Amino acid sequence: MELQLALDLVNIPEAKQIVAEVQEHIDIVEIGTPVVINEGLRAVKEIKEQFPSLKVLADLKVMDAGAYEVMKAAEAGADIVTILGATDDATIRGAVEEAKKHNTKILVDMINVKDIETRAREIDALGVDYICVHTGYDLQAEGQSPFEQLRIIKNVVKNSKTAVAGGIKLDTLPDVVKANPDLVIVGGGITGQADKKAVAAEMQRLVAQG
Ligand SMILES: O=C([C@H](O)CO)[C@H](O)[C@H](O)COP(=O)(O)O
Repeated sequence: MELQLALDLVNIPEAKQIVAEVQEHIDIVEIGTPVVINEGLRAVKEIKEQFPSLKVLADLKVMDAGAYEVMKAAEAGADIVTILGATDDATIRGAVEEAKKHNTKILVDMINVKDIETRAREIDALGVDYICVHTGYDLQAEGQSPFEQLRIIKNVVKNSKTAVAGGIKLDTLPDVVKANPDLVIVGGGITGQADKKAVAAEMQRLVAQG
């Protein structure tokens, strides 16, 4: 089980500062969608250059032009690129094909997919590397969480790795670990804490038990 730090509400210098603080306790750094929107793929490039031993995920949430978007993210140094599960199979196939050329991985984000079970089965057959259940900020604010969806994909996904994101904190992490995803994604649960290093270290310890 791996731990991914999601960086969303920061600029590039702030992102570098946080990664420097917690780098020994995480496996993957996510350059979040808001960071890519604000800073461009330069954020992926600069983080990869400064922290070459960490994997970098570009959270592009691609909905169209899968091959092209993956190519650009891979050129910037991304190890993993996100595609939306709600898009069409052609976009996902194009992304998977392009990713193979660059030794890049594809994570499909199931945010706002209505029938998670059916779509997860379909996407699992397309050769993607990860299928991720995800409750976004706006539904987190309405009290929703991704934990039930994680149990659903754990039952149907046979080929891809499973991942979970959306409001995971230190106190909810033990239950997430029990569900045994391959990848746990944490943003505010680390970045919003006063002692980020201590929280990341404790999360790393819990994830290692999974
Ligand atoms: O993908 C995310 C969100 O859509 C904003 O871009 C977050 O990285 C993801 O939800 C993890 O962050 P937390 O919910 O703060 O743990």
